[in-house]
Amino acid sequence: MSENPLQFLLQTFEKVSNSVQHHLSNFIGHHQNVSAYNKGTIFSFSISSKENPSVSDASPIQSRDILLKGKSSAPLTKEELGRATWTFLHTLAAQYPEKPTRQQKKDVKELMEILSRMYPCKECADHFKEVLRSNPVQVGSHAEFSQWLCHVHNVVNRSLGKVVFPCERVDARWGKLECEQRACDLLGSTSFGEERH
Ligand SMILES: Cc1cc2nc3c(=O)[nH]c(=O)nc-3n(C[C@H](O)[C@H](O)[C@H](O)COP(=O)(O)OP(=O)(O)OC[C@H]3O[C@@H](n4cnc5c(N)ncnc54)[C@H](O)[C@@H]3O)c2cc1C
Repeated sequence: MSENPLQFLLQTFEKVSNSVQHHLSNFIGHHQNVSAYNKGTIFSFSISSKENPSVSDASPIQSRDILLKGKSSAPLTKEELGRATWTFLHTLAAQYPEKPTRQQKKDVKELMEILSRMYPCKECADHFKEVLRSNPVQVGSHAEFSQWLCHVHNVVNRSLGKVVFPCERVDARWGKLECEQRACDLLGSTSFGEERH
């Protein structure tokens, strides 16, 4: 052990840091030059383009960004957000019960209203508000809601010059979420209670 406690602390930190870097570089699976990065950022990685031709030599910051892509907060595109939202909505429709409770009907109507106000793409939200105005939400049953949703998705598709989806195939395209012990079943949710309309 070093006589200077501060020096000992620094040496210990260096050992731990090296060990973490070693394991991290093994975990990432590429040979990398992993070095301590100064001023605020603990690690930087540089991937050698000789060993991985798909990666160009880049600055430490760029390289780190490449490695963290997918886990960083890179902005979504309007298209990615749209696909994720439609996935959510069609999955919700697939799980919407044949005989929804009054609360479930109310919730779905409100959800669509809120979407038309708060969808994080103003142009889309404004458009969806108009779509809702001419196509009031149908929430009487699973069939009603999933067909209505398919229809309004097609209204958006048409406005964007996309192919119209055949709504008779909506149940084949969108299924319920795979979930153990019906834990994802809407009726399994205690918050909806046993109330029927
Ligand atoms: C409420 C809302 C409003 C939007 N408004 C706009 C807008 O005004 N302007 C804009 O640029 N973008 C808008 N978007 C995004 C846009 O609708 C698309 O999501 C985006 O362009 C990506 O399209 P995509 O071709 O990948 O498939 P998406 O339209 O995202 O569809 C995803 C998948 O759903 C399936 N699908 C397609 N049509 C149907 C249907 N009718 N019924 C069931 N399943 C279907 C297909 O398998 C498709 O691959 C909006 C999205 C939402 C959720």
